[in-house]
Amino acid sequence: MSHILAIDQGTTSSRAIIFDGDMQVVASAQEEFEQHYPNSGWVEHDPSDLWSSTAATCRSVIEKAGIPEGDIAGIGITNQRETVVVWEKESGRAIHNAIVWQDRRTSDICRQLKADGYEDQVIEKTGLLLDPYFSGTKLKWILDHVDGSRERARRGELLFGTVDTYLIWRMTGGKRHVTDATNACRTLMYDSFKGGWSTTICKMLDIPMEMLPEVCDSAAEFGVTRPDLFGREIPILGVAGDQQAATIGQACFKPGMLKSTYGTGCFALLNTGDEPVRSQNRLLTTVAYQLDGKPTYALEGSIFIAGAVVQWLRDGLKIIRSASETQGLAEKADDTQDLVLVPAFVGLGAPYWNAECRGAIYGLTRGSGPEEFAKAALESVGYQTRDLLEAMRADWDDMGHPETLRVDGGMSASDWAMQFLSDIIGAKVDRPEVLETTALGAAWLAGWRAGVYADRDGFAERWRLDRCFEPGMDDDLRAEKYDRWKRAVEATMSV
Ligand SMILES: Nc1ncnc2c1ncn2[C@@H]1O[C@H](COP(=O)(O)OP(=O)(O)O)[C@@H](O)[C@H]1O
Ligand SMILES: O=P(O)(O)OC[C@H](O)CO
Repeated sequence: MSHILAIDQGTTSSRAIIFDGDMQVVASAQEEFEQHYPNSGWVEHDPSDLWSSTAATCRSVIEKAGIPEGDIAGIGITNQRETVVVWEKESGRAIHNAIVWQDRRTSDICRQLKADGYEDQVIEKTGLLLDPYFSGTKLKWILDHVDGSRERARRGELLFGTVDTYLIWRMTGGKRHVTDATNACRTLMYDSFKGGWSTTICKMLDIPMEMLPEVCDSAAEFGVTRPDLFGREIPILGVAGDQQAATIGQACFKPGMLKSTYGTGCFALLNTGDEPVRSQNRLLTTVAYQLDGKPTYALEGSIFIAGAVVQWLRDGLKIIRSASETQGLAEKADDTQDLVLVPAFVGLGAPYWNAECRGAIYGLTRGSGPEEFAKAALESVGYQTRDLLEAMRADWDDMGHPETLRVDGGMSASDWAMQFLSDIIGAKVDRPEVLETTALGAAWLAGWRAGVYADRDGFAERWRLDRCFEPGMDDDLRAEKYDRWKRAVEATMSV
């Protein structure tokens, strides 16, 4: 039994990957599912789609791999974080669509809680901020809007979960209602510093604590799959939110190690070790992983628009047909123009947390065309990352100037974007051979727990570089460009 099945339940698709005993990918399967936008700023998923796409990709990857089910030692689950599901304990039926992390419907609730003076308490207990991004106010919204649900939850008839919890409930046939610390710490209801659900915050949001799952380590016994699902019981042994799983997959196990994942959004996590660092610069303090009962902390910067700006060039402006065309366009851009694009399509995330402002572009001339737009779009991702690193450095003296940033995610395939990133942060950018870092992180958790994979050090030794981008930009030009970006952001937030 040397294989591990990793499940990556993401925002737009569910994926399943089988890794062999050497942590090499044997087979993978992926299925997209429908996004629901019932109102402006609202984003929902049908929980049954999350489940059926996950189950289907697991079956498909097991078949593709051509290995007997008996050869899978364990399952690791990683998932889109913060998304909320509420379901009936008895029937398993969800009482509302899942409210997705991107959903902004609870802005008013957050504004009111801030006005009532609750934000300091929230930061103090959770390491997060009062923003609609996190699960707590989304769960409150469901309990406020689905008739009788709060009373039913109090009677123990309804259960809450992030996506990992919901999938485990379905996989174990309703036997386990559990999550791990990396997912719990994104809910706004978990005391990330003491460990355990926060009575104070649950009271503030009027959330019955009966509906909350048990919180485990990231490598633990999360239950076994129903025997009819994959032909036999398989133990679920690893769980982590997708950005924390990528931190593990990138082997960022030492304090000071830093990774940034470029998918739809961008999430940078800096390992700060056993001691949590409290941000003075509106970054998030988060659990990077919890092993043997001991949490390791990270500072996180979350940006909502990274690869999505490239999707906008393709689907909105229609100036490219595929994301990779941005490379050729940016190479041909006129250097004498310096367009600055602030992609605040849904407001700005860290470190600004401005939900109201919207995107802007500066420096347009009659000569500005697709080439300059593509360049500005790729540069915007570099500038936003520099903002996060500046905030991290201000928060944590030990960080100094980062020597290296490890990158992954779909957009890290862009050489042009990664070179600019290195130029503008003035540090090396390392892209690994394996870009499936999220699934790899979940697989390692499960494989380590199963005794199939090496420990942290052994795993870290296996990390392999694909390409290192080194900064080549002149210091004065770097300072001038970044200063222009900061002024563009100021202007965007003041309109
Ligand atoms: N060669 C490329 N150049 C620039 N952007 C890219 C490239 N390839 C993919 N992307 C961007 O990366 C994103 C997809 O990355 P992925 O990690 O699959 O995202 P997610 O997990 O959020 O769905 C898309 O937004 C796409 O625009
Ligand atoms: O599903 P992804 O890769 O877009 O990641 C979403 C994050 O977990 C949101 O916090």
